[in-house]
Amino acid sequence: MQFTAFHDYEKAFKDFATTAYFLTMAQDPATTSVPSSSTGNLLAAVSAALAAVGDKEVFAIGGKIPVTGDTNPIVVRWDSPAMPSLGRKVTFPVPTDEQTAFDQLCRDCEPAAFGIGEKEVFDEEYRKAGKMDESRFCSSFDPSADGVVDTIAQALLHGARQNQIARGVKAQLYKLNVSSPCLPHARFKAHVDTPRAGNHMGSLVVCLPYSHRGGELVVRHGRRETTFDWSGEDANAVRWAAFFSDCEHEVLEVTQGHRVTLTYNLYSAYGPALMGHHFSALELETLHFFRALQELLDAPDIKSRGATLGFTCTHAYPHTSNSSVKDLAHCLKGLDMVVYQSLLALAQSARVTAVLHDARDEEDLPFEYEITYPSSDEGEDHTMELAAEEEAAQPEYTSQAILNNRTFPEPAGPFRDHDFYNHHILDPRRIVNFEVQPEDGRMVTKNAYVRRPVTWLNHAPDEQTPKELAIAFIAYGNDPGLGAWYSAAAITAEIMPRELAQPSASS
Ligand SMILES: O=C(O)CCC(=O)C(=O)O
Ligand SMILES: [Fe+2]
Repeated sequence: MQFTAFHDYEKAFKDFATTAYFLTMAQDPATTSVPSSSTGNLLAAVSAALAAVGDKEVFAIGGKIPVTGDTNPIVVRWDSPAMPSLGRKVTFPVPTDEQTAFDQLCRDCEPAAFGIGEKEVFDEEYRKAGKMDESRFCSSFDPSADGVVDTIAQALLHGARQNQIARGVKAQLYKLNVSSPCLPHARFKAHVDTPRAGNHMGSLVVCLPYSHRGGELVVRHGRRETTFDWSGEDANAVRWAAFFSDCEHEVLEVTQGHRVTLTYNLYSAYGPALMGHHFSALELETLHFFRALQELLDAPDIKSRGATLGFTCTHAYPHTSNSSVKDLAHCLKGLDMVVYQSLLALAQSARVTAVLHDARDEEDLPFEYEITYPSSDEGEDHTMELAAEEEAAQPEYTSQAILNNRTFPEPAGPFRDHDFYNHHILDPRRIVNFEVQPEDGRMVTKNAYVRRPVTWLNHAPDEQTPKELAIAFIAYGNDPGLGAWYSAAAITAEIMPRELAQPSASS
């Protein structure tokens, strides 16, 4: 492509996003064709079904786990009033010689009650089923072992937008229900489960293998409805369903056989991918590098001069947008997470941020770096100037452009470099954010990336470090060109010079 004038270049740059979109579409002929009206209706139905309702993208999910009587039967043990001093036991799938024990289990269930306000009420119209409280029985079924709890966390909890801190799920056994036409209590009318605690997020129903007809579990959210029909299933599978606690649900009449379910209360909990501030279970002192890091931070030189410590992340993370960098600390993995935790503990400050991979162009960049340490109360900045020669005399330093305040620049168009003498490269120091001063509404420009000397705990971002495109720019002059800066995710911690150091909040 030839560019005859600068504005051609700029236009091509602006069209880039749209072009990329069409290129993607063109790879798949199905997506480029114009839908016929009936396909259009079908597409509208899919789009409507995929749209989030309220704060939920998914409200109920379910699955099937194979079980066999030979290899992994489920054992239920319970206290029977008929034999107070002896525990009883039955296995699922129920073998012929345990049928009597199963019948006893059904007889030992109490009529199910439901809550009105603070009271438990027995109303046959509302709930017709037998139940046994968790204090009277236990079961060998473990929802965590078969991936059910992880699936609930990943597909159900992550599909709710209100809860950004909890990413894990805890399932607590609640009761056993038996529904059968031969029991006086055979159905659960539509209801919403009583919330058990502030973090009670939903219910898990596990249907044990026992043949039955009817007994569909219908779960509703808004005007949506999902039916879990476990009737007539072969006896070699456990079926399960999980749904949010604000979902209305009912169990339709069981017309044949016995429908036996275990119900669990689901609680949201801290979990993987959102644990940045919840590592209390970890004893940092046991980490193999902790002592060495502690000694470094205690070194007189670091204490007196202060330092920006850097650790180039060893895993790849999405880190080039404001939305992704915000919660990045919670998503760290492996060494990255434990280094972050150690810096939080030892330096009382650590953040995950973006660092431009610009060290290779060092000689092109202006030589003088400002290190700005915000003072904690007056809001006034203390600035230290470090000349390039002085920095060069510090072998552990590499100067690096670090994302300032975790706010990415949002250019309305491409950045243009107007520096006539240095047109082939955009100086990262000229990449700015525009901010409105809250006091007087004045518009001020703030450097998006601050260039400062970094003491790298491992190494500065290098060729092996995963990177993302951070900034694209047009450099023009005799020979216009597109340039780009790439960035890497890094953990940084600020150690204040001794005279400025005071306890500060971690970030
Ligand atoms: O057993 C079931 O399928 C659901 C039972 C239920 O909704 C309840 O116990 O609250
Ligand atoms: Fe329920």
